[in-house]
Amino acid sequence: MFMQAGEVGNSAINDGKQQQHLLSMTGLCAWYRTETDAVISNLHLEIGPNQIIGLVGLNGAGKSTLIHVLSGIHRHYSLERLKWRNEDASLTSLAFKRNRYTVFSEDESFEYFTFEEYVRHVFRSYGREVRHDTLDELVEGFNFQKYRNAFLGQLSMGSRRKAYLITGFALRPELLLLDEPVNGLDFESTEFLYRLMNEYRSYGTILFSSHVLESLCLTSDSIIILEAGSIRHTFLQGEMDPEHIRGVLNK
Ligand SMILES: Nc1ncnc2c1ncn2[C@@H]1O[C@H](COP(=O)(O)OP(=O)(O)OP(=O)(O)O)[C@@H](O)[C@H]1O
Repeated sequence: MFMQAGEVGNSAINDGKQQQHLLSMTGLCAWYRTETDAVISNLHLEIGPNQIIGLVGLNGAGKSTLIHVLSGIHRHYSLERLKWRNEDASLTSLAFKRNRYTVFSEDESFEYFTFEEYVRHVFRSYGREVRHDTLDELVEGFNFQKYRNAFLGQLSMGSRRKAYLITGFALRPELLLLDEPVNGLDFESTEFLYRLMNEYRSYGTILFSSHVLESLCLTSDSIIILEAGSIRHTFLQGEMDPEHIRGVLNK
Protein backbone atom coordinates (compact mmCIF):
# COMPACT_ATOMS: atom_id res chain seq x y z
CA MET A 1 0.00 0.00 0.00
CA PHE A 2 1.41 3.39 -0.97
CA MET A 3 0.98 6.60 0.91
CA GLN A 4 -0.73 9.45 -0.86
CA ALA A 5 1.00 12.69 -1.69
CA GLY A 6 1.57 14.80 1.35
CA GLU A 7 0.42 12.19 3.80
CA VAL A 8 2.30 12.43 7.05
CA GLY A 9 3.63 9.27 8.54
CA ASN A 10 6.57 7.03 8.94
CA SER A 11 6.41 5.57 5.48
CA ALA A 12 7.26 6.56 1.91
CA ILE A 13 7.59 6.32 -1.36
CA ASN A 14 6.10 5.69 -4.69
CA ASP A 15 4.07 7.59 -7.20
CA GLY A 16 1.12 5.32 -6.63
CA LYS A 17 1.18 3.99 -10.20
CA GLN A 18 3.78 1.28 -9.93
CA GLN A 19 2.93 -1.57 -7.67
CA GLN A 20 6.40 -3.09 -7.84
CA HIS A 21 8.89 -2.22 -5.15
CA LEU A 22 12.60 -2.31 -5.57
CA LEU A 23 12.95 -2.24 -1.82
CA SER A 24 10.49 -2.22 1.03
CA MET A 25 11.31 -2.32 4.68
CA THR A 26 9.15 -2.15 7.76
CA GLY A 27 9.88 -1.53 11.41
CA LEU A 28 13.46 -0.36 11.10
CA CYS A 29 15.09 0.77 14.35
CA ALA A 30 18.75 1.74 14.56
CA TRP A 31 20.91 2.88 17.44
CA TYR A 32 24.52 3.53 18.41
CA ARG A 33 24.71 2.94 22.15
CA THR A 34 21.67 1.06 23.38
CA GLU A 35 18.52 -0.14 21.71
CA THR A 36 16.47 2.12 23.97
CA ASP A 37 18.40 5.08 22.59
CA ALA A 38 17.30 4.55 18.95
CA VAL A 39 18.15 7.27 16.42
CA ILE A 40 15.82 5.65 13.84
CA SER A 41 12.54 4.34 15.17
CA ASN A 42 10.00 2.10 13.50
CA LEU A 43 10.67 3.45 10.04
CA HIS A 44 8.85 2.06 7.01
CA LEU A 45 10.30 2.70 3.59
CA GLU A 46 9.09 1.72 0.15
CA ILE A 47 11.26 2.51 -2.85
CA GLY A 48 10.16 1.96 -6.41
CA PRO A 49 12.44 1.13 -9.33
CA ASN A 50 13.92 3.86 -11.52
CA GLN A 51 13.29 6.75 -9.15
CA ILE A 52 15.34 9.58 -7.77
CA ILE A 53 14.54 10.06 -4.11
CA GLY A 54 15.83 12.91 -2.00
CA LEU A 55 16.34 12.62 1.73
CA VAL A 56 16.30 15.84 3.69
CA GLY A 57 16.38 16.68 7.37
CA LEU A 58 18.04 18.90 9.91
CA ASN A 59 21.46 17.93 11.26
CA GLY A 60 21.17 14.77 13.32
CA ALA A 61 17.83 13.70 11.80
CA GLY A 62 19.23 10.27 10.92
CA LYS A 63 19.94 10.55 7.16
CA SER A 64 23.46 9.13 7.30
CA THR A 65 22.42 6.43 9.74
CA LEU A 66 19.63 5.33 7.38
CA ILE A 67 22.06 5.25 4.46
CA HIS A 68 24.57 3.29 6.55
CA VAL A 69 21.89 0.77 7.49
CA LEU A 70 20.83 0.34 3.85
CA SER A 71 24.50 -0.08 2.92
CA GLY A 72 24.83 -2.93 5.40
CA ILE A 73 27.58 -1.31 7.45
CA HIS A 74 25.59 -0.22 10.51
CA ARG A 75 25.50 -3.12 12.93
CA HIS A 76 23.04 -1.93 15.54
CA TYR A 77 19.60 -2.25 14.04
CA SER A 78 16.44 -4.32 14.11
CA LEU A 79 14.05 -4.82 11.25
CA GLU A 80 10.63 -6.43 11.01
CA ARG A 81 10.78 -7.20 7.32
CA LEU A 82 12.81 -6.36 4.25
CA LYS A 83 11.89 -7.17 0.67
CA TRP A 84 14.23 -6.72 -2.23
CA ARG A 85 12.45 -6.85 -5.60
CA ASN A 86 9.38 -8.19 -3.78
CA GLU A 87 11.25 -11.18 -2.33
CA ASP A 88 12.00 -11.56 1.38
CA ALA A 89 15.61 -10.60 1.96
CA SER A 90 17.95 -9.18 4.55
CA LEU A 91 20.52 -6.41 4.45
CA THR A 92 23.16 -9.08 3.94
CA SER A 93 21.36 -11.01 1.17
CA LEU A 94 23.65 -11.46 -1.80
CA ALA A 95 21.07 -10.19 -4.30
CA PHE A 96 20.72 -6.96 -2.33
CA LYS A 97 24.45 -6.58 -1.64
CA ARG A 98 25.40 -6.98 -5.29
CA ASN A 99 22.88 -4.43 -6.47
CA ARG A 100 23.64 -1.52 -4.20
CA TYR A 101 26.63 0.77 -3.99
CA THR A 102 27.12 3.66 -1.61
CA VAL A 103 29.03 6.89 -1.80
CA PHE A 104 29.47 7.81 1.85
CA SER A 105 29.73 11.38 3.07
CA GLU A 106 33.08 10.55 4.64
CA ASP A 107 35.15 7.71 3.30
CA GLU A 108 38.80 7.12 3.89
CA SER A 109 38.82 3.47 2.90
CA PHE A 110 41.13 2.06 0.23
CA GLU A 111 43.56 4.92 0.81
CA TYR A 112 46.49 2.93 -0.66
CA PHE A 113 44.54 2.02 -3.80
CA THR A 114 44.78 4.18 -6.86
CA PHE A 115 41.45 5.04 -8.49
CA GLU A 116 42.18 2.56 -11.30
CA GLU A 117 42.93 -0.21 -8.79
CA TYR A 118 39.84 0.65 -6.75
CA VAL A 119 37.54 0.52 -9.79
CA ARG A 120 38.97 -2.86 -10.82
CA HIS A 121 38.55 -4.17 -7.28
CA VAL A 122 34.93 -2.99 -7.02
CA PHE A 123 33.91 -4.35 -10.41
CA ARG A 124 35.55 -7.69 -9.63
CA SER A 125 33.77 -7.82 -6.27
CA TYR A 126 30.43 -7.16 -7.95
CA GLY A 127 31.19 -9.65 -10.73
CA ARG A 128 30.93 -7.01 -13.47
CA GLU A 129 33.04 -6.02 -16.44
CA VAL A 130 34.32 -2.44 -16.51
CA ARG A 131 32.83 -0.55 -19.47
CA HIS A 132 35.82 1.58 -20.38
CA ASP A 133 33.92 4.03 -22.58
CA THR A 134 31.47 4.80 -19.76
CA LEU A 135 34.28 5.10 -17.25
CA ASP A 136 36.22 7.48 -19.50
CA GLU A 137 33.15 9.69 -20.00
CA LEU A 138 32.61 9.90 -16.25
CA VAL A 139 36.28 10.65 -15.58
CA GLU A 140 36.18 13.42 -18.15
CA GLY A 141 32.84 14.79 -16.91
CA PHE A 142 34.20 15.10 -13.39
CA ASN A 143 37.49 16.48 -14.69
CA PHE A 144 39.30 13.67 -12.93
CA GLN A 145 41.80 12.64 -15.63
CA LYS A 146 44.93 13.62 -13.76
CA TYR A 147 43.98 11.67 -10.62
CA ARG A 148 43.41 8.29 -12.23
CA ASN A 149 46.67 6.90 -10.89
CA ALA A 150 46.90 8.79 -7.61
CA PHE A 151 46.32 7.05 -4.28
CA LEU A 152 42.81 7.73 -3.00
CA GLY A 153 44.29 8.69 0.37
CA GLN A 154 46.26 11.51 -1.23
CA LEU A 155 43.28 13.15 -2.91
CA SER A 156 41.41 16.18 -1.59
CA MET A 157 38.01 15.49 -0.06
CA GLY A 158 36.21 16.63 -3.24
CA SER A 159 38.42 14.59 -5.56
CA ARG A 160 38.05 11.50 -3.39
CA ARG A 161 34.28 12.00 -3.52
CA LYS A 162 34.55 12.12 -7.31
CA ALA A 163 36.44 8.80 -7.32
CA TYR A 164 33.58 7.06 -5.47
CA LEU A 165 30.89 8.84 -7.52
CA ILE A 166 32.54 7.80 -10.79
CA THR A 167 32.77 4.22 -9.52
CA GLY A 168 29.10 4.19 -8.49
CA PHE A 169 27.80 5.69 -11.72
CA ALA A 170 30.02 3.38 -13.79
CA LEU A 171 28.83 0.33 -11.84
CA ARG A 172 25.16 1.28 -12.32
CA PRO A 173 23.66 -0.70 -9.45
CA GLU A 174 19.90 -0.92 -9.14
CA LEU A 175 20.15 1.08 -5.93
CA LEU A 176 22.71 3.85 -5.71
CA LEU A 177 22.95 5.45 -2.27
CA LEU A 178 24.58 8.88 -2.10
CA ASP A 179 25.16 10.61 1.22
CA GLU A 180 25.49 14.35 0.62
CA PRO A 181 27.04 13.79 -2.81
CA VAL A 182 27.51 17.46 -3.69
CA ASN A 183 29.58 18.19 -0.58
CA GLY A 184 33.05 19.28 -1.61
CA LEU A 185 32.34 19.23 -5.36
CA ASP A 186 33.20 22.26 -7.45
CA PHE A 187 30.51 24.03 -9.46
CA GLU A 188 31.10 22.20 -12.76
CA SER A 189 31.19 18.79 -11.14
CA THR A 190 28.00 19.55 -9.23
CA GLU A 191 26.23 20.37 -12.51
CA PHE A 192 27.60 17.20 -14.08
CA LEU A 193 26.45 15.15 -11.08
CA TYR A 194 22.89 16.50 -11.35
CA ARG A 195 22.86 15.58 -15.03
CA LEU A 196 24.00 12.05 -14.21
CA MET A 197 21.38 11.73 -11.51
CA ASN A 198 18.63 12.85 -13.85
CA GLU A 199 19.73 10.25 -16.42
CA TYR A 200 19.98 7.48 -13.82
CA ARG A 201 16.27 6.61 -14.00
CA SER A 202 17.14 4.53 -17.07
CA TYR A 203 19.37 2.29 -14.95
CA GLY A 204 18.01 2.27 -11.43
CA THR A 205 17.07 4.18 -8.32
CA ILE A 206 19.05 6.78 -6.42
CA LEU A 207 18.42 7.59 -2.77
CA PHE A 208 20.46 10.64 -1.82
CA SER A 209 20.68 13.04 1.07
CA SER A 210 21.25 16.73 0.68
CA HIS A 211 20.77 20.05 2.41
CA VAL A 212 20.40 21.93 -0.89
CA LEU A 213 16.63 22.19 -1.26
CA GLU A 214 16.55 23.93 -4.64
CA SER A 215 18.52 21.18 -6.38
CA LEU A 216 16.74 18.44 -4.41
CA CYS A 217 13.49 19.75 -5.87
CA LEU A 218 14.88 19.87 -9.41
CA THR A 219 16.38 16.40 -9.27
CA SER A 220 13.99 14.24 -7.24
CA ASP A 221 10.80 12.33 -8.03
CA SER A 222 10.00 12.39 -4.33
CA ILE A 223 11.51 13.94 -1.23
CA ILE A 224 11.39 12.42 2.22
CA ILE A 225 11.70 14.63 5.27
CA LEU A 226 13.37 12.78 8.08
CA GLU A 227 12.97 14.13 11.59
CA ALA A 228 14.41 12.51 14.71
CA GLY A 229 14.72 9.18 12.92
CA SER A 230 11.18 9.10 11.58
CA ILE A 231 9.65 10.08 8.27
CA ARG A 232 7.85 13.32 8.90
CA HIS A 233 6.52 13.92 5.39
CA THR A 234 6.93 12.78 1.80
CA PHE A 235 6.64 15.24 -1.05
CA LEU A 236 5.76 13.89 -4.47
CA GLN A 237 6.14 15.51 -7.87
CA GLY A 238 4.07 18.65 -8.22
CA GLU A 239 4.47 19.63 -4.57
CA MET A 240 8.17 20.28 -4.53
CA ASP A 241 8.55 23.88 -3.67
CA PRO A 242 11.75 24.66 -1.74
CA GLU A 243 10.01 27.31 0.37
CA HIS A 244 7.24 24.90 1.30
CA ILE A 245 9.76 22.21 2.25
CA ARG A 246 11.78 24.77 4.23
CA GLY A 247 8.59 25.68 6.08
CA VAL A 248 7.89 22.03 6.98
CA LEU A 249 11.52 21.54 8.04
CA ASN A 250 11.47 24.56 10.31
CA LYS A 251 8.11 23.85 11.94
N1 LIG B 1 29.01 7.34 15.76
C1 LIG B 1 27.96 7.78 16.48
N2 LIG B 1 27.86 7.50 17.80
C2 LIG B 1 26.81 7.93 18.53
N3 LIG B 1 25.78 8.63 18.02
C3 LIG B 1 25.83 8.94 16.72
C4 LIG B 1 26.93 8.54 15.88
N4 LIG B 1 26.70 8.98 14.62
C5 LIG B 1 25.53 9.64 14.67
N5 LIG B 1 25.02 9.63 15.92
C6 LIG B 1 23.76 10.22 16.35
O1 LIG B 1 22.71 9.69 15.57
C7 LIG B 1 21.75 10.69 15.24
C8 LIG B 1 21.57 10.72 13.71
O2 LIG B 1 22.81 11.14 13.14
P1 LIG B 1 23.05 11.14 11.56
O3 LIG B 1 24.50 11.36 11.34
O4 LIG B 1 22.43 9.92 10.99
O5 LIG B 1 22.20 12.41 11.13
P2 LIG B 1 22.18 13.21 9.73
O6 LIG B 1 20.74 13.47 9.44
O7 LIG B 1 22.96 12.50 8.71
O8 LIG B 1 22.89 14.57 10.15
P3 LIG B 1 23.78 15.62 9.27
O9 LIG B 1 22.81 16.41 8.43
O10 LIG B 1 24.41 16.47 10.34
O11 LIG B 1 24.79 14.84 8.48
C9 LIG B 1 22.28 12.00 15.84
O12 LIG B 1 21.63 12.19 17.07
C10 LIG B 1 23.74 11.72 16.06
O13 LIG B 1 24.22 12.45 17.17
